Amino acid sequence: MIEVEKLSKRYEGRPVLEGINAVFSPGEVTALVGPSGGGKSTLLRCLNGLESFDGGLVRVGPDTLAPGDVRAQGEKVRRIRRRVGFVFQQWHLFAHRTALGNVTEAPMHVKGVGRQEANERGRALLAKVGLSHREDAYPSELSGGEQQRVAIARALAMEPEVLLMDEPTSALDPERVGALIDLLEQLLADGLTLVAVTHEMRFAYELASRVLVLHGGHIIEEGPPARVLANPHHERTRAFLGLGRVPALRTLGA
Ligand SMILES: Nc1ncnc2c1ncn2[C@@H]1O[C@H](COP(=O)(O)OP(=O)(O)OP(=O)(O)O)[C@@H](O)[C@H]1O
Repeated sequence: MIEVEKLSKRYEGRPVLEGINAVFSPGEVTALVGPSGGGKSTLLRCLNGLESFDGGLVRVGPDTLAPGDVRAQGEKVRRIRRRVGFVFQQWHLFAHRTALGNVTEAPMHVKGVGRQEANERGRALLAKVGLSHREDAYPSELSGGEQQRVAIARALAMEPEVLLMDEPTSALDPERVGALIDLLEQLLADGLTLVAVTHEMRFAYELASRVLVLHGGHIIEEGPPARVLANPHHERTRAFLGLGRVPALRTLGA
């Protein structure tokens, strides 16, 4: 479970997150959506101690991060990063390690797991993401979708309670978006908590149990995807989703 209380963050004196309160419960899938610059990626990075903040708290299980803790980089931050996995938008795989090497690196070097055990678990994870046949391939030999699946297996290798994903669909064609949704659905059956920043409404609609809309550093709306995406209450959410603009498009096409 992650709890965020009155979280605020400024860049160069400019507020980018203001008084954010949110709870991410076990097994829940949250899609963070909203217009560009609204603070989605910044909030995501605050949830596992990748980003420092100026006010409020982030509670991850028994550990509480306060302003200044992230800069200090203490043991608490390291514990939180182990509990909360992160899949970056560009995956950031180690170019000189195979798919299996990428997946076993952190358990061996951060958790001190022995090579044989790390390899066994790594192979099981690569099987889970459908990549058993590619375990000896290097990232440059893998497709974008395959690299992403290695990045997901690598994050899962640390056995996180929560997985954070920044724009998981941005580099995928529509067919691969469907495959990613299927894969995550399988992984979620194991009880993982997922928080994803996304611009892909299909992803939010099909996978999320709830949608949070961020605008100007505030959560302006939240609720189940079927309600928020089909019948948003906030005018800014309606504008972001392009609702009410269809007649104008029809005129253009006529
Ligand atoms: N390192 C940084 N230094 C200064 N300003 C930053 C930095 N990172 C982000 N910002 C600013 O903070 C605000 C929030 O950015 P953030 O990336 O969290 O938004 P976002 O909602 O994820 O946007 P997008 O959908 O475009 O990725 C933006 O105005 C952005 O310009």
